[in-house]
Amino acid sequence: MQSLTSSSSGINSKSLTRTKIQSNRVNPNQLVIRCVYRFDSANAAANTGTVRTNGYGAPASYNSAGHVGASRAEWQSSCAILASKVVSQQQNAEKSGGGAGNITAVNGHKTTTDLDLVPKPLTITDLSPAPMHGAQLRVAYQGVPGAYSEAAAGKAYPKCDAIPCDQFEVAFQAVELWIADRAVLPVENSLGGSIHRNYDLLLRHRLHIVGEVQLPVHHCLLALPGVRKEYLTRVISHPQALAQCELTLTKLGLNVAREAVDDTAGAAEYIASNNLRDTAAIASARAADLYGLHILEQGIQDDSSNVTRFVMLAREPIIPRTDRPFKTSIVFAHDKGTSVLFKVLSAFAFRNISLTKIESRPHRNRPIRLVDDANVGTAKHFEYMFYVDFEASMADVRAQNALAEVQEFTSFLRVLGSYPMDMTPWCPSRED
Ligand SMILES: O=C(O)C(=O)C[C@]1(C(=O)O)C=C[C@@H](O)C=C1
Repeated sequence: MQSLTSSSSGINSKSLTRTKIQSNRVNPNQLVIRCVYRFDSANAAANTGTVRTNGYGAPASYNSAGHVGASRAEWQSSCAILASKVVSQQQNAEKSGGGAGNITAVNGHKTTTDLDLVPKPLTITDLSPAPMHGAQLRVAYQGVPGAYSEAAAGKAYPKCDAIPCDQFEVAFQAVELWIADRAVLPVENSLGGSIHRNYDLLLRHRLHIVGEVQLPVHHCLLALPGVRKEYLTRVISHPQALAQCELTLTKLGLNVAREAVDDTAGAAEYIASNNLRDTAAIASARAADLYGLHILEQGIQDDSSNVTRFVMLAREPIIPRTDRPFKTSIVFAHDKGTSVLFKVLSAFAFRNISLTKIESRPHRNRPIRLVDDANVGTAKHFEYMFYVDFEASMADVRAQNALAEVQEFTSFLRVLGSYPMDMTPWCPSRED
């Protein structure tokens, strides 16, 4: 398995470079037939998109009533998905001999004698982003095999082809350039907090959140066979993993240097490939297996119920539903200082919509707001982008009304995605 990297020096043995990414452009077959079906944008209501932009995004795709209408691009790609389904059904029919012999004309319409060849009615899931027909879903993640992100990709899409990438940015690009169908990226951990980089990338890129998975993270201390804790002079891992194990490392008497690397499994691989006998890695049991390391300690995270939340990203949004719990993620900014924040949040409170997460990040386009007071001087206020997750589907009128109200107070609002909540049973002690 190769991993995607952004290094400009070309392809290395484990990595696909950004150059390589660019050479693998969009499959031209995806947009062959655009209008096989009429696509009802009002019904399909691909309810994610930009409400207004201030230099970040595409033109508005919400209508004036605050309801969402599919943009032309969304409409076209949905048509393409439907069209490719039809083409694939026709191809299947041809492959399995469903040619002239099996097809007879009844009342002027073609019909078939084999039920398998009868075109299936389209269902709601046909409107969801789908991989190329017949192909395995390709899911990009940051790290190397054995990383928790790989496990998250497997939890989200059990039979997927997981594609390792050396950076989060590369995972985004892999989806944008059709090398991968989805990206699975960590956004927050119950101990270590938010993975800020991914919040910034969500804003910079145009992908849609189509799902979430919460993965119990069970860290192990790994070293080469024969190495004992007393020999160690340093512990290396992903900064999040180091943060999640800080107290336990100290309790174990490991007052050694901590060094951050790109991912947990990469730390294990590094120790193995450089035969480092004074270094341990914090990584998964699977990484120990893959890279031939021994487990010195298990379950070294500071809290046994350590969980990382990942989001799944796709080029197209999914159709929001109301028949199961959904979450919606938005990002907004306003130009009147933080006093507006209360008003924005009350739009949800008044409708009994629970917020599950609030995150703020620097407003990179306008980081500082100066307020002059002739008598006292100049106040320098930091400006923020606010990310909010709330427990409602964009198909829910309460959510639509709340966003219409939020729009009143904000200078920028974008729906990052409306997607099913991870409701899998709680089993924090499971090893991943
Ligand atoms: O390094 C890994 O194994 C990752 O998948 C990354 C990551 C993260 O970014 O938080 C994922 C889960 C754990 O919280 C630790 C590290």
